[in-house]
Amino acid sequence: MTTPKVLISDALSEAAVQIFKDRGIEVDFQPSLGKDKDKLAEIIGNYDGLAIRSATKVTAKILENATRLKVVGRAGIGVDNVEIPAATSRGVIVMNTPFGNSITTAEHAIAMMMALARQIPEADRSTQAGKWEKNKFMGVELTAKTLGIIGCGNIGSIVADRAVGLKMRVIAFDPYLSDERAVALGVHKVELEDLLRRADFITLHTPLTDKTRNILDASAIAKCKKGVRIINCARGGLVDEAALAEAIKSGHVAGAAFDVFVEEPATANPLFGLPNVICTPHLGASTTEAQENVALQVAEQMSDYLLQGAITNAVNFPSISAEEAPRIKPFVTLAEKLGSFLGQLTEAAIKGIRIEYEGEVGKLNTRAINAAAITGVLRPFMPEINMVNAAAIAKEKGITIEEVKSSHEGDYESLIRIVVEAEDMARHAAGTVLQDGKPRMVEIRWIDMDAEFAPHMIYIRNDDKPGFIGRFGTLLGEAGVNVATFNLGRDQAGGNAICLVAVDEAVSDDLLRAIEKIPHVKRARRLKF
Ligand SMILES: NC(=O)C1=CN([C@@H]2O[C@H](COP(=O)(O)OP(=O)(O)OC[C@H]3O[C@@H](n4cnc5c(N)ncnc54)[C@H](O)[C@@H]3O)[C@@H](O)[C@H]2O)C=CC1
Ligand SMILES: O=C(O)CCC(=O)C(=O)O
Repeated sequence: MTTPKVLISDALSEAAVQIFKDRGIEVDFQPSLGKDKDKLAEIIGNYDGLAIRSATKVTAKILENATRLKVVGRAGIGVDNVEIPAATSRGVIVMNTPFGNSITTAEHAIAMMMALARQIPEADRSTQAGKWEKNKFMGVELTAKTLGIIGCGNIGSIVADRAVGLKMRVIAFDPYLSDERAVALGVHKVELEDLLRRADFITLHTPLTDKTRNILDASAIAKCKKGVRIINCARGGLVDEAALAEAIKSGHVAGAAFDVFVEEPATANPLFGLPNVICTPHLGASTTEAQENVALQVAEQMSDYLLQGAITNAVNFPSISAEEAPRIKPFVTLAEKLGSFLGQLTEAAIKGIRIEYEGEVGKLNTRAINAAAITGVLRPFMPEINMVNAAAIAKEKGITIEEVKSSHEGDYESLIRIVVEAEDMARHAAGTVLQDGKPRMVEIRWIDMDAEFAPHMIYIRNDDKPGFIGRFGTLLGEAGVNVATFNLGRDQAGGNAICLVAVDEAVSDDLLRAIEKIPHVKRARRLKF
C-alpha cells in the first residue's frame, strides 16, 4: 500500500498534523488554502484525504479534480460546506466530529445571551470611551425568564442544561425530542407557535435544512413576545436577517446576538450597526479545547479509514469499527466479485438484489458487505457506482434490496449467496472466504464449484456430454490463450454443467463465438474482475 497523503486546507489545530504523522500518513498543512478555490482545485488530485473546517468549500467542481480522494474530514459539526451528493457519487466518504465542539458552542450561546441581557459589548465601548453612562445600560435578569430552544440536539441540550442551572424556564421545540429526554433535561416540549409566544429569549440550534431555513421569518418574529431577544449560534439562514432588522428597529425585538450569517464571511449585513445587536465572526467552536478535540478526532477518524477501512461518523456511509474492518474486508471483496459475476451475466433489467448470509459472516456488520454486493451487480450497467452511493442508486432505480441472514451451518463456516432478480430470470451464485483470506466462488445456479476469481475468466454453461473439454482446450490453444485455472461443476452426470476458466488475457469476441459453437455449449461469456 502506498503511503496515503492528506491535505489540511483550513486552520485546524496542529495536533491533527502530529496525529497524521504518528500514524504514518504524509500530511500537507496549508491552513489558508481553503480560501483559494483555484489553487485547491489545482492540487487536490494529489491527496487521499482532505481535512477541513468551514472555510474550505468542497464543491462538485473541486471534487471533479479529486481523482485520488477517499475521505473528507470536517473538524466540526456542520458539513454544509461540502457538496455531499457530489462526494457520495464519487465514492468519497464525508465524516464530521459531531461532539467535539458542542460544549464550546453551547457556552458561546450562553455567553451571547448574557451579553445581550446586560448589553455588555456596548457598555464596554462606552466605558472605554470615557463616557460612564451608568443609566443608559439597564439590563434584564435571566432568572425565571423563559428560554425557548429551537433544536434540542447535542448543543441545544447543553444550552438547556446550563440555562436550567441559571434558573431559567426552558422550553424547546424539536420534533425529534422525545418526552423522556425532555423530562431528563428539565425542559418543556412545546410547539413552535407556543415557543414564539412564550419565550423571553430564543436560541437556535438546528442544522440549516429546507425545513429550518427562515424558521424565524417575518411572520414568526411577529408572533414573538414583544421584547424578545434572539440568539443564533447555529447557522446563518435560520433567521430572516432583514425581517429581524426591521423588528429590532420597530422595538418589537429587544436585541439579537448572532455568530452565524447568511453570507460568510459577513462584511455587510442588515443587522450590523443596530442597537443591542451583538455579532461574532462564527466563533462558536473557537476555543482551544474544542479545536484540539475536533482536530484530534478528525485526524484519528481519517487515519483509521485510510489505513484500516474503519468508518466513524460518516454522513454518507454506515460506520465500521477498526476491530470490524479487517474481518469485514475479505467479505466485502467477495461480495463485490460475486455481485460482479452476476451483473456481468445479466442483460435484462434488474428488479431486485437479495443478499443471503449463512453462518459466521451473518454476525458481522453487513451493511458495507451489502453495499459491495450492490456495487458489484450494478457496475456493469453503471460504471460510476461505488460502495458509498450504491444503496442510494439502487433506491433511485427502484431496485429492491433484501438482506437475509440464517444461522444454517452448511459446508462452510461463512457463505454469502447473491440472488439477482432480473426481468428474464433470477441468477444466483455463492461464495466464501477460506483461511487464506481469498474469496472463492463455491456455487453457481445451485451447482457446486470451487473457483478463485482471476482478472480474466471465461464462463461456460453446457450439457455434461463427452468431448467438450477437448474441443474447448484445442480452441484456446489455437488462439494462443494460456489457461491459469480450470474449474468444472455439474448438477448430475449428463446434466447441466458449468465451466469457469481463468486465462492470462481477455479472450476475443471471435474466440467466444467459436466456443459457443462447440456442440452442447449453451452460453459462453467473457468475465473481468
Ligand atoms: N457556531 C458554530 O461555530 C457552530 C455551529 N454549529 C451548528 O449547530 C447546529 C446544531 O448542532 P448539534 O446540536 O450538534 O446538532 P444535532 O443534530 O445534535 O441537533 C440538531 C437538532 O435540531 C433538531 N431539528 C432538526 N430539524 C428541526 C426543525 N425543523 N425544527 C426543530 N428542530 C429541528 C434535530 O432534531 C436535532 O435534535 C448545527 O447546525 C451545527 O452546524 C455547531 C458547532 C459550532
Ligand atoms: O470550524 C468552525 O470554526 C465552525 C464550527 C461549526 O460551525 C460547526 O462545527 O458546525
